[in-house]
Amino acid sequence: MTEPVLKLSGLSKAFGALKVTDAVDLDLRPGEIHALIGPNGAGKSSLIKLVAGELAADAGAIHFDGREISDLDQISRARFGLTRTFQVSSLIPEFSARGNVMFAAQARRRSVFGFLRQVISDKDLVGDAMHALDRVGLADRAAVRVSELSHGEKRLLEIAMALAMQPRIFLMDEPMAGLGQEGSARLIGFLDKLRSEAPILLIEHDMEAVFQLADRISVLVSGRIIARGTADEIRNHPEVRTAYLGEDAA
Ligand SMILES: Nc1ncnc2c1ncn2[C@@H]1O[C@H](COP(=O)(O)OP(=O)(O)OP(=O)(O)O)[C@@H](O)[C@H]1O
Repeated sequence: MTEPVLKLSGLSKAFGALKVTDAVDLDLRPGEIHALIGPNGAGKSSLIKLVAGELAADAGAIHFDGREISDLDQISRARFGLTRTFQVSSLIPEFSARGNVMFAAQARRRSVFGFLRQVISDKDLVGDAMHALDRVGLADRAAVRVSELSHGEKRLLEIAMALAMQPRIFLMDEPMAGLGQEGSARLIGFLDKLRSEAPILLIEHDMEAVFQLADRISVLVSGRIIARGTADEIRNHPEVRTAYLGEDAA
């Protein structure tokens, strides 16, 4: 079997008495979309923050490309290509869409080229930014200020910024939220192709999107993985149906 790019082993985190991540084992293989689903407050976002290095784990290990990265900070992890999708809250509203993506492209070039950073030209960054905007269908909105973009466009801009970072894996926290039916359908098509470039760990409440996209689904309830399988396996899993899908399993 192909070696996973990302591997979490016995990962645990508590806020006081609340165990948000309880001995979680999870991996992400090349080319796959692994969805993480679960009810509100199950600990999905916390798990992504642990992987990105925004939160420090209490116990367990994170391996990325076979190397243990548990003790690395967020910036060092980003340098290895492990970064989570930007969030609307981290966009710079006064900058244009292109300006925001240039910012992400610059961060990537700096981390890759290190001491050559002074020779990174605006032309390179504009090229990188326009390419990423074009891929998410925002090229004609490049010069528009973020504050004037619709919510759906801001969500696509987050993805463009992630693309400009050229990560080795994508960590996505509810990318479909607020996109509307047409926007979601377009993003589903895009993510479906994106997985061949870099695998995606996907948190998503839109179950239609999850069942359509995910190669594997892990179900998190109260910080614990209670089930893992393909879309069909999860759809028909009795414990999942009661605990999460809100159905009577009987
Ligand atoms: N910094 C923090 N300090 C204390 N408690 C926190 C902190 N961050 C999250 N929590 C709590 O941890 C639990 C898990 O939160 P988390 O955001 O990871 O869940 P989630 O599954 O992503 O939820 P949602 O689907 O609603 O986004 C929640 O009860 C939340 O209130």
